[in-house]
Amino acid sequence: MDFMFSADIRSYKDMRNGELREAFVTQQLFVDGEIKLTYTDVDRGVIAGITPTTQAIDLPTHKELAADYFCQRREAGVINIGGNGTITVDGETYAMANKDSLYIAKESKEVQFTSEDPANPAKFYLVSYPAHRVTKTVHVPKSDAKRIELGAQETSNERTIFQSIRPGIVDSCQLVMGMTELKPGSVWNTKPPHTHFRRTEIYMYFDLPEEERVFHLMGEPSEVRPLPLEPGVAIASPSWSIHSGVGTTNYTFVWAMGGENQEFDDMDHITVADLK
Ligand SMILES: O=C[C@H](O)[C@@H](O)CC(=O)C(=O)O
Ligand SMILES: [Zn+2]
Repeated sequence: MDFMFSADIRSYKDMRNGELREAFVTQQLFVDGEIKLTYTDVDRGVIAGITPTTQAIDLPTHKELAADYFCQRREAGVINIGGNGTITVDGETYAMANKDSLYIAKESKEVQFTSEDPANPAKFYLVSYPAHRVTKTVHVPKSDAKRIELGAQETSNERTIFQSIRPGIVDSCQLVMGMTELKPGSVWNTKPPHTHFRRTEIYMYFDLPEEERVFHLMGEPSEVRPLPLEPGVAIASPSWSIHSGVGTTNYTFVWAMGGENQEFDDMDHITVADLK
């Protein structure tokens, strides 16, 4: 497991891009046959990519979690961004098609990931936060997510939000998670941008060609920094930071939040013209 130590609201302003990446951007999460874990001090999120090929991969615990097993005091959300696969949680197997979600409840002991076809492996993206109560593990097919259409082609931000792990669909402790698909020709996410001091958020961009990038925007609205991100890495946004971005093509991304509340619409809206 990698450990990522974030920068604060004062120090990020003096940091170069490489230093900002070290503080906020994970390693490449999707490597064939491997599980890649990154722990961020931003709300104690654990971010992982799990790409099983010929063999099943288990979710391991780690010394720094001080737990007998990974979910002993944690919940996790998983979205499959690859081919068909399965997740088995304490003997119960869930078929995970592309863009399906699974919420894994606190105190789930054994979690195992497989791919149906090693040549087109499942790619499981996982975000976990500390949890305070035991709820139920729930599979949410893409078609069961709450859909929200936003933006317009004229402003290059036509996109569909899929809220899969949210109150009303899944009873979680702090995790709220889903994904946003941009229409072809649309490149801007989270436009107009916002902050929400009550929650922190993690973005992971995918479904764009290897050689394309999303210029993710972070920082206070008055002091914005762009970071060009490749597919398959995640970026953590502290509570004070905007999290928006513009791609050199369209793309999809998973967003995940943890913090004080679970109200998706509880945001402090700003305008593009407010950015400095
Ligand atoms: O707090 C909510 C999150 O930032 C995202 O869901 C926003 C988003 O996907 C978008 O507008 O494109
Ligand atoms: Zn947000």
